[in-house]
Amino acid sequence: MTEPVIQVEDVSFSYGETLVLEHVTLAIQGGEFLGLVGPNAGGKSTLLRLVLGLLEPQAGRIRVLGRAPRQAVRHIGYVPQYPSFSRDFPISVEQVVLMGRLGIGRLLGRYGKSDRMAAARALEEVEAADLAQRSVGTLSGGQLQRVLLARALVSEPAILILDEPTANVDQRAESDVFGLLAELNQRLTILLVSHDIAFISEYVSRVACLNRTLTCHRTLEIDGDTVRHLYGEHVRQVAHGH
Ligand SMILES: Nc1ncnc2c1ncn2[C@@H]1O[C@H](COP(=O)(O)OP(=O)(O)OP(=O)(O)O)[C@@H](O)[C@H]1O
Repeated sequence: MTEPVIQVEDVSFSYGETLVLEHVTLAIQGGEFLGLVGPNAGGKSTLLRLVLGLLEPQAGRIRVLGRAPRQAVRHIGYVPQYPSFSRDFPISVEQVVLMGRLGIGRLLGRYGKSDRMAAARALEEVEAADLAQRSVGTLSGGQLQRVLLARALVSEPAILILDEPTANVDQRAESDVFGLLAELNQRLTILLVSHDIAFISEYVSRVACLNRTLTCHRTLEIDGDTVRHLYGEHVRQVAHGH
């Protein structure tokens, strides 16, 4: 078997006294679309921050594309849970997308023709080319999500990491974004955090359940017991056709 694209080996992490991840092991192969689910405060965002090299594990090891996470970060496109700029700030969609080129060594405001072409391609890919000159403050939740996806794609990454990408959008926009991700998965490895295990099971190839410790399930194995074990009895059960 080839080396995993993301390899988390026996990783433990605490914020001070609070143990958040305990002996977590996870290998994501090239071309996988992995859903990471779990209850609030289960450690999902923390695991993403470790994979992005923003935090260091106290125990265990993480490799991304065979390297330390910080050395691989330019090959990762990241869509955060909340945009890292104020929606009131008068900035155009094109400028937001161009910010994704900063990760590959560009200076803010010094973008060349190749950067602008990459931004146009990325917007085209998420079917948002017509929004390029709009102010981000005027976008709907679903449109903003596409623009953030374009910002993640503009550096031409090998891996796409998304933290609850559809938390603030309606169901139709959510399905559209997942349709796009399924297409992007033909060339990118995707790691996606979600609360909604039933919804994402329709799209992802494998689900990793994180509640301080981690358990993996093939999508076909997910049933009511899996969900109850992870979230307790008080969850809304959503039927899905597996
Ligand atoms: N910077 C921090 N300092 C101290 N504790 C933190 C910090 N960030 C997160 N935590 C704590 O670590 C635990 C895990 O948080 P994390 O954000 O990783 O969970 P999550 O699974 O992403 O949650 P959610 O689904 O609510 O976004 C929580 O108890 C949280 O309060």
